[in-house]
Amino acid sequence: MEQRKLLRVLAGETVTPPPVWLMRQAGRYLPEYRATRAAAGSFLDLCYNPDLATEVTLQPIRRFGFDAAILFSDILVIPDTLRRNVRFVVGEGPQMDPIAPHEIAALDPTHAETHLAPVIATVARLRAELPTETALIGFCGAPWTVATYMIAGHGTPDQAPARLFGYRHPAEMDALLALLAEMSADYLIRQLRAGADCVQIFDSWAGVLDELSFERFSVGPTRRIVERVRASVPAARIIGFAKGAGPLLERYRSGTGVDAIGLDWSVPFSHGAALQRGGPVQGNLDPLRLIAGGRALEEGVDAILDQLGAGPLIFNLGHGITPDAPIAHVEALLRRVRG
Ligand SMILES: Cc1c2[nH]c(c1CCC(=O)O)Cc1[nH]c(c(CCC(=O)O)c1C)Cc1[nH]c(c(CCC(=O)O)c1C)Cc1[nH]c(c(C)c1CCC(=O)O)C2
Repeated sequence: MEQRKLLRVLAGETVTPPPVWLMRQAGRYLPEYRATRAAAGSFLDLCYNPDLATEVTLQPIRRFGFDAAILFSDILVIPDTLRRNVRFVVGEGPQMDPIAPHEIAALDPTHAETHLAPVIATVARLRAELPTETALIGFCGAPWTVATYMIAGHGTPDQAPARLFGYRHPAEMDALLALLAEMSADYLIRQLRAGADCVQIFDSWAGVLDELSFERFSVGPTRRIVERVRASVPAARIIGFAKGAGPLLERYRSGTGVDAIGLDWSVPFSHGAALQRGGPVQGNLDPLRLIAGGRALEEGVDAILDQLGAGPLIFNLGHGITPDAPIAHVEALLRRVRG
């Protein structure tokens, strides 16, 4: 029998208690991460250093025994491969050179193979070093979410620059998303071949799109990734996380063909349970309940287990863990989920 609980759930099985991992589980809330990060130099140096990236991926597994490890990297390594001058400014988040419509045709993906080789080496190292029962998750950003950063040159509250770009320059937007979809699929295929057990596609900014744009900019390019990955790795298991897409999630699943749907905390349980009748779901604790701890944490965990625990569920937060999450609260979450 498959030992990795997360893979059993992705195959459609209900596992009790459910497997649990946390988005962004390797990160600044851990003192050991902060120490490795300080020794690494820049954030991207850490992503491209197989020794250190392996170390920070394993840190939360050693400390908490999560059921899955997620490769330590970032969705913005793809624009970095495209030489967009990506940098992570402490306290300000990611920055890069904003791309203009006329520059898109000249983007050159040919550096990807060599540029991303250290990340693929990290995947192979991780699969060799992880406990047998721990699943290894690879990932990429969805083309739309990666494009929002490439167009604005930094994070914005509502991704207005990328939305306007899509309305004013639809052909260039389609070309950019098609390139990102192709590069992302190739990147996921390499991760799967190097030892990732499954992959997650992060569409963190899906929720700012209207229905027409969601179909064109989120669903279509994600479907191209799924098709291309499955053409090379037919057994690939894929989790799609379209944050904020609530009422469109059924459409997202049927339109993209992902195996499992990530839920953010705004998705009602009734909707999550309806989605779950068609396949596994992952989520969806508000990360702020983890910061608050106590009753807020317990009732949040219990509600997810009560409402979604009878079907295929991967327990997770509804978005990434934040740097101010207390370690004792992560331990309390795990005790509550595992009973
Ligand atoms: C939008 C996005 C990014 N990166 C990612 C997303 C999608 C998920 C989401 O919505 O949170 C995904 C991501 N980023 C990181 C991982 C590693 C694996 C893990 O989940 O533990 C993963 C899966 C490391 C990281 N990526 C980043 C850090 C913190 C940087 C540091 O340590 O200096 C980490 C651990 C930096 C980053 N990277 C990104 C931003 C906006 C930021 C700045 C915000 C912040 O600082 O939290 C882009």
